[in-house]
Amino acid sequence: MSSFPNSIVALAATLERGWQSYRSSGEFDLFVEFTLSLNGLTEQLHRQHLPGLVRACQELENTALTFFADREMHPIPLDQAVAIERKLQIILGELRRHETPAILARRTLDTAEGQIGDCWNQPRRVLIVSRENHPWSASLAEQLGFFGFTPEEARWGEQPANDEPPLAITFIPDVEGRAYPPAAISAIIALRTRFPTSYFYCLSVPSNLQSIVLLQRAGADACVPVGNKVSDVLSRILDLVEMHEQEMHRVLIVEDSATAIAHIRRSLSQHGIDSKAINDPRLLFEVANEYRPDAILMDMYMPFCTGVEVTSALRQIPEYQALPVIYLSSENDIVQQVEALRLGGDQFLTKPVNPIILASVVKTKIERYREMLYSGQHDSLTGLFNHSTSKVQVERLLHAAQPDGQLVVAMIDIDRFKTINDNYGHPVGDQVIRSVAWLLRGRLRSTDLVGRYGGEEFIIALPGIDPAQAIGLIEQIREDFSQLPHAHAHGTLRATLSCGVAALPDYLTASSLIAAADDALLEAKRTGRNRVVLNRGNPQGQ
Ligand SMILES: Nc1nc2c(ncn2[C@@H]2O[C@H](COP(=O)(O)OP(=O)(O)OP(=O)(O)O)[C@@H](O)[C@H]2O)c(=O)[nH]1
Repeated sequence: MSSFPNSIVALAATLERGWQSYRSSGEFDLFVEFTLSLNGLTEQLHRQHLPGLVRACQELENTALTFFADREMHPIPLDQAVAIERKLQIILGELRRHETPAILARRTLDTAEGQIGDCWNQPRRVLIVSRENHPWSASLAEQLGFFGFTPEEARWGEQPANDEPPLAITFIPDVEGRAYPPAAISAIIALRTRFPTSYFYCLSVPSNLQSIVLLQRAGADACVPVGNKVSDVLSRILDLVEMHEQEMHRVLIVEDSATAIAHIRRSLSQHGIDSKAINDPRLLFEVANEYRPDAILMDMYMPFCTGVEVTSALRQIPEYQALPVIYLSSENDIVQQVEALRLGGDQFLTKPVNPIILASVVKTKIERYREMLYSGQHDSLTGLFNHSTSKVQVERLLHAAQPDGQLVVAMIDIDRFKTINDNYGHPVGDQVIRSVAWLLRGRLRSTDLVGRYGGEEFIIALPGIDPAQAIGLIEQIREDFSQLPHAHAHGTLRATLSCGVAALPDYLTASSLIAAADDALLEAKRTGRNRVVLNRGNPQGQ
């Protein structure tokens, strides 16, 4: 089973073919095509949160761009072609390896009922390099283990036996706050050569330019300053695997010329952007409703009405008020352009548009738009869905599961949380809240809902499993959470959580599922806390 969307597999194949075509002909245009495919692949990998592969692709892109300036440089000299080929093969090799579920994977969980299928993915390895018995190393390894990673410890200069690249490698220097010694730099270089796609964190780096530049040259991706705690590093590693559903960018093209449509769609697809085109603006609302674009490319002059009129009409509909609209026109008149922007457009591009400029404008607009949507739907402390979006997501999962499917909804609440705040302060309380979020995110599938429902209350919804399987899974999370040490100024504290569960078909609506899970949560609190309670209610009850 492939972990990658088909678009990545297809882009990788196009990239390889593109390079072979260039090698056999030496034509500049084929080299440009190859670089464009590479850029598209980088974007896709970025969306999949694979920073190591993104890094390798960007390096290759930079090398390729040095041959962009002049047609006369082609075919490029043999030694340069061999160097590009070597980098390309590393990337393609990594992509092939990741076609089997590994790096995107999550922890495999066994329940009382046995293993819950393919989606519960495999562990993600993190290598920790330090001197023997460094206290941070053991503490980081322990925390990583709790959050579903597989930590491995290694000494400086030691090469791990396993050839699989780890997701991340963290380096803990022997002396905090000093420049890394030459032997450490050499060890980092050796690991970077062996694992070009892993993400490298160097801890306790002094904030001086020379130290940071040396580490970056050796292959560090992130230099974590002196004074940062193990929990900060952990949060960065978790960010690496955070998987917001990174869907492909979707662009709707409103354009009456078939040639222009073909040209634009080709440019967009080379950059990994999905598109749909309509040649009659009167179809816009219907198609936008169904396709849910992230941006619209709007021709200025069409037979039925102008692009400006269509955009003004679109802006009347609340859900499209912020949707980016980019005008395409051969119009050079500045006054017209300013007027078009005033009436609701976001950008004006003059035809024929350079494909690289087009893709980069589209991507920038879409990223901003998605960031805006993201911050409206997510909680800033944990990155989970917020209260209102969680409710919408339960509705969505319920809709997908009905009429005969399975769906389990659970409400989770940290026990006696007020005492944690009172005894250790709000920042420690916040960290405990984040730990629950991380644990849930690390243990559940990307298809499950994980949301922050209130202060220290969370909601999860698990499609396709029955209550017994869900309870097995949540019991494991509850048990692991109770063992998790949370750091405070004078040591560590332990906390527990309680959980209420309700499921289809005992409850048939989103609100009744949530209310029933909430009642079960209260029952769990009443009956001693640190428990999971299932609400079977009245069968078929509402
Ligand atoms: N640190 C922190 N505290 C929060 C946040 N949101 C809510 N709280 C606190 O969470 C506490 C919730 O306390 P209670 O509802 O009394 O419940 P509890 O102490 O967890 O007790 P039980 O639920 O009965 O086990 C309150 O003190 C809130 O101030 C937050 O974002 N950060």
